Amino acid sequence: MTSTILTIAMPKGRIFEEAVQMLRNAGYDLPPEFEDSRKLIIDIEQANMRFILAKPMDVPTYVEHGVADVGIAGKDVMLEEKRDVYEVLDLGISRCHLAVAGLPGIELDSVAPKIASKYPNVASSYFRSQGKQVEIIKLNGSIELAPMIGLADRIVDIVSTGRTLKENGLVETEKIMDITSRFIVNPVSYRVKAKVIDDMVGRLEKVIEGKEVVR
Ligand SMILES: Nc1ncnc2c1ncn2[C@@H]1O[C@H](COP(=O)(O)OP(=O)(O)OP(=O)(O)O)[C@@H](O)[C@H]1O
Ligand SMILES: O=P(O)(O)OC[C@H]1O[C@H](OP(=O)(O)OP(=O)(O)O)[C@H](O)[C@@H]1O
Repeated sequence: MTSTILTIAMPKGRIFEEAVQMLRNAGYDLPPEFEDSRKLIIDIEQANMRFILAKPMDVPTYVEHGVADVGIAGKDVMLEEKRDVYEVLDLGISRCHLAVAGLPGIELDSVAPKIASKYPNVASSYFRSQGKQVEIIKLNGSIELAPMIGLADRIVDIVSTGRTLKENGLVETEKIMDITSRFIVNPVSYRVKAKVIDDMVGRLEKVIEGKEVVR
């Protein structure tokens, strides 16, 4: 009998280590080399698992297309990408928040203020919900630069410690929402591989609740 292989899309970058630790706590025996490898596909044959290591923003795309059965993605990415996947668990890791920020003492008084962000969809729906018309400028990083050099009136970005804002002389003007990482599942995989995915969800739930998991 062949066993079911589960493909997991993991975000490279700052979520990765916490996500790997969470899976280990859930009873999955991931080797120490896991963190040091430059491989983008890692097979853990004895556990019937295949990991694909993706850019954080791309994880929901792999899961939506079914090339990964499950994945781990920040809520910020889920809101921005709006992919057709099930968001099954709030893992509670990589906590941060999304906020609007800008130079201190500058009011948003122009007709269509410019908002720079790596999250154009999130930024646009947030300002729409506030009844404000804005012009969104999409950037790919170093977002805090935008108000400092006059590219934008405000930014919409992730804040964690607040250090990047502070060291660049910016202040948070509005909090949009708290962000944590989510466990996501492809809807077809959830039917076809229900047993193995339910088992993983159950184990992760126990870790979230602080209970011990035995393999
Ligand atoms: N400063 C932060 N502190 C905590 N979590 C963060 C922080 N910045 C981002 N995150 C969370 O971690 C996820 C991935 O962040 P990371 O910086 O690794 O990726 P990225 O910025 O998309 O990648 P890259 O820098 O390669 O473009 C984000 O989607 C968010 O959920
Ligand atoms: O509140 P802090 O703890 O300072 O963290 C917030 C910073 O972290 C993220 O940037 P990242 O390091 O991912 O760099 P980039 O988006 O500019 O590439 C985010 O875009 C902020 O710039």
